[in-house]
Amino acid sequence: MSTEIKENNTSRIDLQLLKKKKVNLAVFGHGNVGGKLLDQILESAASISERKHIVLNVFAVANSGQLLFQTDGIDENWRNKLKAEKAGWDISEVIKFARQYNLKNLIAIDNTGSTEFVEHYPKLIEGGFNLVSSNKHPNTRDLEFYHELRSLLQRHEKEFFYETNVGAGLPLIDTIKLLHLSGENITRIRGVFSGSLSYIFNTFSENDDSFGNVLKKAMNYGFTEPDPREDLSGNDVGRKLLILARELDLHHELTDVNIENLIPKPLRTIPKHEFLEQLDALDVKFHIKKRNQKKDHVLRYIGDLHGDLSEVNGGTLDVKLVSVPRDSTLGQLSNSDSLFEIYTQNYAQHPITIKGAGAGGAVTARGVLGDILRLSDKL
Ligand SMILES: NC(=O)C1=CN([C@@H]2O[C@H](COP(=O)(O)OP(=O)(O)OC[C@H]3O[C@@H](n4cnc5c(N)ncnc54)[C@H](OP(=O)(O)O)[C@@H]3O)[C@@H](O)[C@H]2O)C=CC1
Ligand SMILES: N[C@@H](CC=O)C(=O)O
Repeated sequence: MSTEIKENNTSRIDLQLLKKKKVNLAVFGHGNVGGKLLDQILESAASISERKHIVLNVFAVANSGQLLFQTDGIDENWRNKLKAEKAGWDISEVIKFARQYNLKNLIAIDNTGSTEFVEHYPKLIEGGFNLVSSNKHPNTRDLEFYHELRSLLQRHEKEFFYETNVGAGLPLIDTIKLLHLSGENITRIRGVFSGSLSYIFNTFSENDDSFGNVLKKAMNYGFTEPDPREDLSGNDVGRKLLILARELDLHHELTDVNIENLIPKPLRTIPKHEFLEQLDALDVKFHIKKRNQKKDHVLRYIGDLHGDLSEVNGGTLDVKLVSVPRDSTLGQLSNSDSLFEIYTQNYAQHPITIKGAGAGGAVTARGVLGDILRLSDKL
């Protein structure tokens, strides 16, 4: 993957390589999303280089304990090489390495679900990095941090892309940004924002499997957050709703979101493994909810941003479980599909609708790769 200028035995320089742009990537987190992203980069590198004249060079990969540097880019054996690295690393090592090897066109990619990792963002920006993130935490901390991050990016002329924060690989944030930028008044955004909860309620509503079993399947498919209670508590949907609200320049905090938490209180703070041993409590609760619905109704967990969205402090943010007719738009959802209805002044009766897989490692990784390439075009 190197763009080094190699001379052949007649001392001719490869001009094709000279024409290409080398983009240097540091990838943080290689779990479900990050691991698939690295696979996709390795698989697509040659065709991206050919089609777009961009050479993606992953010079660093890290998890919470180890860090691997490969000046000329990782190869298929990166997992074993990373495992062999010493325990413990610091973000300043990555910045120093990039400086030492004079690496340009830097992008740090956050595929962690970590609140702590967000603390590194200012240092990375100051160290010359642009940012791409599937992690929703940087955009859902307090408003002061949100605005400071954006002014820091502006001061250092750096970019921050996070399309996968809402709707995984679906082109949602971009669409909202474009509508808002063009002056089209968005009056409401409503839908099923969570791929995992979509799968869970679509499946649970249609068959006799217990709620706990369906939840375990959603985890195995890689739809849930690392701790599925982040989904079941409504926090993940709450974050997505807040991210969209902030895209519309609304000044809300996570505490402003009215969230219906689906987890019984005693299961909310116990260790994850204990929670997973006590899913019977959820089985009973949701069996009763399913049975108590009107005929031909199904359960759906929705997000709804509505009210007066023209004032910075306006709008109501609701996250809740509802029972809807099976033949309605929401009732017809299947698999892990998310659905977003965007109502605007010109799409008042028939909203713009974006629908498709709302969770999963591969679709999310593809969205992250899309962000990397769009950002690369700007470098
Ligand atoms: N799954 C999905 O469908 C979607 C997920 N996302 C987001 O993608 C992100 C990743 O999710 P997913 O891949 O499922 O999570 P995983 O738990 O599978 O992977 C998380 C990775 O991040 C690493 N990590 C955690 N903390 C740190 C840290 N402080 N520094 C460096 N690395 C760290 C972990 O390393 P270690 O194992 O050492 O802890 C692991 O490699 C989350 O923010 C999630 O919300 C967004 C859209 C869709
Ligand atoms: N856990 C999330 C994954 C994507 O953000 C979801 O289920 O939607």
